[in-house]
Amino acid sequence: MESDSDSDGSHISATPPRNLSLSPPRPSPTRPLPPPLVVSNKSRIRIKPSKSKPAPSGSSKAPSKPEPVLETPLSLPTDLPFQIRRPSDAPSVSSSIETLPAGFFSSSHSASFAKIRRPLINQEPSVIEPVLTTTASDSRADSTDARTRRKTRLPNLIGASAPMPTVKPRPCSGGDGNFVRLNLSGKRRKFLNKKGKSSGKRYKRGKFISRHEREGKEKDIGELKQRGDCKIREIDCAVVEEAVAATLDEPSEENLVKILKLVYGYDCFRDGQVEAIQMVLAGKSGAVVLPTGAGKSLCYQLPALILPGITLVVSPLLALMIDQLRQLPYVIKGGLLTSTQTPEEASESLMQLRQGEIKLLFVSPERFLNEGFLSIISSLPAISLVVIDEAHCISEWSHNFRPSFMRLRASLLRKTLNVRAVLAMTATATTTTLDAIMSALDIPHSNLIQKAHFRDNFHLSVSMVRNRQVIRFYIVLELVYFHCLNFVKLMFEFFEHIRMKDLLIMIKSPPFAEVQSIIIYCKFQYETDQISRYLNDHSILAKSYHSGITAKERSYVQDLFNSNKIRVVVATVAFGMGLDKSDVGAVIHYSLPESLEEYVQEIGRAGRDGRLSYCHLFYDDETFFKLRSLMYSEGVDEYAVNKFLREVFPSDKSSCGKICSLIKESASRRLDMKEEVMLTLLTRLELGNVQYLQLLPQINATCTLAFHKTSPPLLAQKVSAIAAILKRSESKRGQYIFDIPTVANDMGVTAVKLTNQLYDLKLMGEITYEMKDMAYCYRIIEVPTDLLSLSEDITQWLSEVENCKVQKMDAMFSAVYYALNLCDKMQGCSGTNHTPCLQRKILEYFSGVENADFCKKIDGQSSPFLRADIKVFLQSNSQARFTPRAVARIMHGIASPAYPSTTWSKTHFWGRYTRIDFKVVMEAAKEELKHLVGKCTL
Ligand SMILES: Nc1ncnc2c1ncn2[C@@H]1O[C@H](COP(=O)(O)OP(=O)(O)OP(=O)(O)O)[C@@H](O)[C@H]1O
Repeated sequence: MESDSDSDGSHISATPPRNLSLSPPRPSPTRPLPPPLVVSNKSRIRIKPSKSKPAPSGSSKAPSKPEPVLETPLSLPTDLPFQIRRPSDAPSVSSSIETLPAGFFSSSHSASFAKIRRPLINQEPSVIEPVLTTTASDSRADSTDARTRRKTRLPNLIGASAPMPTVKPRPCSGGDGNFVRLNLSGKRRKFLNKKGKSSGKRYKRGKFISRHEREGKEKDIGELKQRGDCKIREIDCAVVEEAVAATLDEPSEENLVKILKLVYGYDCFRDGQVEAIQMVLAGKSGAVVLPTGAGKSLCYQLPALILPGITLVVSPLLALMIDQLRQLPYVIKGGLLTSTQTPEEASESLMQLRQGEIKLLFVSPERFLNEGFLSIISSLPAISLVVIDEAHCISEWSHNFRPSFMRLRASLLRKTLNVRAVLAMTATATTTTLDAIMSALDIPHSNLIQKAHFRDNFHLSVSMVRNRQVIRFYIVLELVYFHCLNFVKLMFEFFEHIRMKDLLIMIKSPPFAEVQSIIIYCKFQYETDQISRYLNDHSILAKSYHSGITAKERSYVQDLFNSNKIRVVVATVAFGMGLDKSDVGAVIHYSLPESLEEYVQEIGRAGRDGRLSYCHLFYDDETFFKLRSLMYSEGVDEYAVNKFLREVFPSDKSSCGKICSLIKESASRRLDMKEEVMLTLLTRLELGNVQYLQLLPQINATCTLAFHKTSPPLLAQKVSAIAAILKRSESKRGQYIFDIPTVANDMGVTAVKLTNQLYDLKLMGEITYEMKDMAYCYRIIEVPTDLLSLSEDITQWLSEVENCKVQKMDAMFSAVYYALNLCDKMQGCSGTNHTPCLQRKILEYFSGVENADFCKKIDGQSSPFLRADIKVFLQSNSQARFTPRAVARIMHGIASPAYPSTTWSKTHFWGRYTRIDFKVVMEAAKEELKHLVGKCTL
């Protein structure tokens, strides 16, 4: 996965499925809006005769007046979609409280999710911060009747008439936090008029004021503001400084609460926060596992304020860093260092760091590749704390492994950076992931602070998508008649449309109809666009969000959502991690998440104000099969690993110390290996038991250079870099083309140093150049003696990682299947409320409990047609060479760099066997390939 860019961390969105173009026909925008709908518990859709009165919630009675049945191409089957109740008669979440671990409802916790009552529809950005009216002692006293209070929790509804909370001014944080510090380029914002032009005039309550008049006034106001601001800040800062000094001497809970009140305006800590803060203040490293929205950020923000040195926060996403920087109270000076910054911006951040103006620095993990960054950071005044946010990214056993996080080992952090304490934070780590994190960061088990995996204010439900039986029918048709693909496409469009209709019905019915902010999660980018269009066509303000749109657009969508200007965001996994909008009242999964971790992360965006929130999941077999196949999209065989190692290490044993590069795109195609997989392998070769190489920052490896002032031979006499380039370059039409690492090796400098020299020559007008071919760059430390056993080891490891991903997918399926089919509905579950059983399944999963009712959708069964189909496929593609994995990928409809979907989806066999386990298909392909000697590249 690439850098600290705001990539969504999803391979799925980048490789859309084959039916990408199968968008259902757009409903006409002029179509009149349907009246409010009521879904009875028999799942029949009716149009209410009266618009004004809401339907008797949860009522299964048919209204007395004759009701026109909603025109729909299919009548709704009984297993779908959901029975919607009004919040009042929705079963209380407290019924599932017993399933949570002991201690979850300790006093501090119950105080933390205090009921905040909000006004009705709030079209303005919310300015009221959660204010707790209970003190720490109150909350302790209250803890005995925590259950009673939870029963009365107010749901996250627009219509919930609720009195306004007492608004306490937050003393230290402005609306923007310290956003101004982000404007590193120093550019001024222009205010544009409707036509996008900056106007010279400005309105003053309906009157024009001239530019001259305005400039004078602005100057005065600016000065006044500055003075006033400083005054306020001085007072605040002095009080805060005093409290900080006292806490540094004695980090008692009482002193910490004082700072909490001063800086954030909160009355007490939430569960786990004080322990984490005190641990870090004592200079100990630790791991904090708290539920989503539990306030993990505070566990590093307060120490950053109190500790004398700098706090580094390593974060996986740029958008997340920006959000967190925005939300910092101004007394904590924050900064940002990412690979997307310009050199000027980065050097300004570094200068501020050196001058002690930044206390808390957000960095991307890729920065730790950069030697320059490491040497600057290690030369800084003490680094008191390194925080690894979303620490599960460190572990290959997590749902969101990032190779760049692997670098964050205790050895690097402690030895190179001389860091005192390391704090790992996550909301979603299984016991295996947690073990991996703690061993990588050298954190003793006694320093683990782990509270519940789950908040208790979710109403969880699942329903089966309606098209099940019919899809089965046309799949049989497809198997029987190869040439009915057009018919199949039409059917897909038709059923997608029905599913969207179900979604629309759900959003327009209570309780979802009354929720102000909703997130809909989809698996594929095209779905998000399709659904948001569909919702807008039906008068629901929605926008799509995925990694395929620009960062600017994404931030625009997020701003619209945060300020309640749109009601729904339809997003891929790109939207979520760390998103902290307190009043998101519902999360709908339009398709199945890939793991329970992903599910927990995504529903964790709802109910962050502590109010009851609704999370519904639409399950359908087709998506499950498609996703399960995709779990195999990154797998690599031993054959490919061996080929990769031979490319990485030159045959020359004396190449230690040499700088090499591997051009991403061409190597990926040659080796049939995704770029992220190559990066994972290189990182493993660097950080495994033996260090074979040292990864260097990625570069453009090929340079095309032209001379402008001095002739090349003359310039070569003056500049050694040019002399080296001339020796190694190929001349074409007056331009010189060369490989940067080769020239850098000849010169004995790094590639970055060589490009810096070229940049200087360019500034002098001597040359111009163009760089291309993005490449991984590395220095060889040791050439492996036994490539075969090394490739065997690596393949074994990759296969375990792949199995782990598939198990996560199966666990997600199993939980849903349990809720829909196996749950005895005895412990508070019902046809529409699956909170207790889903909660139990999630808790069992995270604590590594193996249960007997684990249920798999795909077992090791084969199909009688499989071998014959593979044979036909191989015969009809006799010109191509295949590995068993390549054949299995095509049979599962998975594109890979060497077998892109643009070419291979045209075959009849593309995606035909998604219902047969990938490994079974691979075995069958192996057998068939054995018979075709010469085709097999095993
Ligand atoms: N002690 C507290 N009392 C009241 N509100 C708090 C407290 N601590 C944190 N919060 C608020 O809780 C909200 C969620 O906090 P934060 O974003 O740190 O959660 P998180 O644990 O990082 O969640 P996620 O894992 O989903 O990113 C924030 O708006 C924060 O201001």
